[in-house]
Amino acid sequence: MILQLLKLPATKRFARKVLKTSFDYSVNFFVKYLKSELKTELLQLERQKMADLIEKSKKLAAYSAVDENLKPNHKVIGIGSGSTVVYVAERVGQQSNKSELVCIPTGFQSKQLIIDNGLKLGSLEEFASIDIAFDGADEVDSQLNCIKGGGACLLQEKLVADSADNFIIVADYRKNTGILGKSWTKGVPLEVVPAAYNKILKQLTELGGKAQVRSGLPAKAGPVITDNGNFIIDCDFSQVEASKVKELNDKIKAMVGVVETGYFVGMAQKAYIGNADGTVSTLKV
Ligand SMILES: O=C[C@H](O)[C@H](O)[C@H](O)COP(=O)(O)O
Repeated sequence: MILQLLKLPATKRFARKVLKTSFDYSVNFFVKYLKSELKTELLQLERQKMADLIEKSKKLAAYSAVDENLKPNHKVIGIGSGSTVVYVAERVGQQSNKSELVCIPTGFQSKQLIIDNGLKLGSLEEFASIDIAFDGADEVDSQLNCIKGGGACLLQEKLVADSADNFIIVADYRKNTGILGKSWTKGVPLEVVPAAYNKILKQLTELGGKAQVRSGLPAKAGPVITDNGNFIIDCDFSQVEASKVKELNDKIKAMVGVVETGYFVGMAQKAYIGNADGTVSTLKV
């Protein structure tokens, strides 16, 4: 009976249909899988390309800044913090007179960069003035005011910048927005005395900012502690016109317990911006 059923043309037609449907289904599934894999790989390639571009522009900016500004009479050099300054330290470490140079760091990372590049480490206690200092920035406006402190190093960075006869910013094209708070939307970093954080949060809110203590998560439960044992508060004031940055900075500085702000107002003489097309723009005030 079963054998007779199997021999029926209708049964054969049915079997052929089942086979074809499952074949079509498998092919469809395979094509969809390939498409999604391809999309993921293209996205990864695109991201990698973008990361390479940013890295190249950082290096370009840093090398140009050192090549054009470090003079033979510059013996005491400030080395800032962050990922762009890595290339500054590298370039300074390639100078033929490097044994005559003393480098002043702006924090722990910066100290390591100086040591790793075979440069001599100095301190502000030994050298009250610095011939030239190079540092990165989180954002730069049309007057070369900057937001700094994304890596929580702003206090020592400002000490070094303030002691330098020449202060040069190095950054990639994403930082050059013309107005502070445009692309750096996390807020201006403020270094505050731990005991004062709650009072300062209240004062910043009254000033119109959205402030919060920077968390150390996921690496550390609790707040980020700076190299100087303080807290960082990030306060978003939205976009601040270049002409208004000083006034806002003065108001924040007047709050007792604020050690320093990440607004670097009128400190930089030049900014070297590495562009995506492989060129470097030099901004001057
Ligand atoms: O505290 C960190 C410093 O202000 C850095 O210079 C700033 O965050 C820029 O860093 P990067 O060169 O990694 O963008």
